[in-house]
Amino acid sequence: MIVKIKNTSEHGLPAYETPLSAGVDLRANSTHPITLQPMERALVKTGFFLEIPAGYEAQVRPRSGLALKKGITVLNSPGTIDADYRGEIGVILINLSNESVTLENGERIAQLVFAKVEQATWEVTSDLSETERGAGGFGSTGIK
Ligand SMILES: O=c1ccn([C@H]2C[C@H](O)[C@@H](COP(=O)(O)OP(=O)(O)OP(=O)(O)O)O2)c(=O)[nH]1
Repeated sequence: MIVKIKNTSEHGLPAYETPLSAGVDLRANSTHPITLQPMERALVKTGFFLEIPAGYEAQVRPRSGLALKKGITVLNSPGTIDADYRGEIGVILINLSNESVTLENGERIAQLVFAKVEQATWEVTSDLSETERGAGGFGSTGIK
């Protein structure tokens, strides 16, 4: 899939780190280090602008290493980048640890995964089909 990208960052293009990686890592593009106190959140800019083909979205997802080692995650995970969005890709990070965490310029803070999406056309009805599950949810099948 070809995706047009405008790179205003001081870093290279996001790259797939292994041949079958699902996501490309996004780097913080900031003139100064960003320090997040416990439970503090921030919008971190990337310097990238995309033109995603119709029928696709991009999802901003956390990096597991950053989550495990530093307690940093993507607050609105997965963030949704719409195909018609032409603004700068931003990453909303939150520090869920008990310590302040500093992220350096160029640090890999999240990953971007492209996915196909469908738009729904509503068919309004008062009569939905019956299923075995019915209205059961939220743990209705038990926890073990
Ligand atoms: O993590 C994110 C989430 C969103 N966006 C950008 C791209 C997306 O297309 C746009 C709008 O996102 P969303 O629909 O989640 O935000 P909203 O709060 O519903 O705002 P809007 O009213 O602008 O749709 O913001 C990002 O850069 N990073």
